[in-house]
Amino acid sequence: MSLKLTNVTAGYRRHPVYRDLSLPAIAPGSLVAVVGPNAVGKSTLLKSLAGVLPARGSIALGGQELDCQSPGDRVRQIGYLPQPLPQAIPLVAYETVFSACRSARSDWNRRETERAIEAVFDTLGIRELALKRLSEMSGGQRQMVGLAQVLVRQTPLLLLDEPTSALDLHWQLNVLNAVRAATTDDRAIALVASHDLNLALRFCDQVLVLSPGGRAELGAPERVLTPGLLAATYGIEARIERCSRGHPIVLADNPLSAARPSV
Ligand SMILES: Nc1ncnc2c1ncn2[C@@H]1O[C@H](COP(=O)(O)OP(=O)(O)OP(=O)(O)O)[C@@H](O)[C@H]1O
Repeated sequence: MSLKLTNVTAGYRRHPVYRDLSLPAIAPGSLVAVVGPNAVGKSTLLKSLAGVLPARGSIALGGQELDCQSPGDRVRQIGYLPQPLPQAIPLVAYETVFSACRSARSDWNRRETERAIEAVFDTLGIRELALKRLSEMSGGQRQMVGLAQVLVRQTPLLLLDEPTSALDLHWQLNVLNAVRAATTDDRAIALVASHDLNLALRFCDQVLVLSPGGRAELGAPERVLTPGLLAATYGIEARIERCSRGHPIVLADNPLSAARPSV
């Protein structure tokens, strides 16, 4: 199912964050990094696609307008991980993942649900957390459980708002591999908001750069993430170089004080 945004406007009362945003269709199987400076609207975009914030315009998944779908259909189509970590409640991880799965996938029987839960705990490498209470977990552990709650539903669209913000490098790689597997094996589309431009260059098929003033550019990371764009969007002097393995990396050298974006 491809994702197509046409003339989408969203924001908050008296404060539209972006207006008439149109993007080329995003193909199934795409992992897309959503990047841009603080307060530019990354979370707002993901919230409006998830349907937790009203939006005007057309958001179509597989040719179907999302706002014409019932809440039940929508929850089967979209897995949304908000930026705040899951609350430290006294339920164990397995229970929270089970109830996230049952609420969205009432079409699965108990055996299918249990199989999906086991698979997601294995893929994320968090089996040992299954019987631990969220109230007794670290922030990073709760972030992994939040991801399990989203990935277990196997939705065709994943909207992940800074899903690795609380994680060390080992768990960041686990998460990115799990999201990559969802896009490659299940042909899902994943939009991942992040401040890590090197993650975008290394792992993503496309990058969506949101810039102050409501501009947006979508394309292959190496084409879009240029020193000129980084200067204009982030107000930094930066280089794109190659590491010893040939992968491109962003090196930020200096803030450009004259071009500093407001937060
Ligand atoms: N609930 C809200 N009510 C009113 N304005 C809001 C609300 N949430 C965010 N905003 C404003 O909307 C704009 C975009 O915020 P958003 O959280 O989408 O940015 P972001 O790009 O995700 O930022 P960050 O990288 O800092 O997380 C900001 O100007 C912010 O102040």
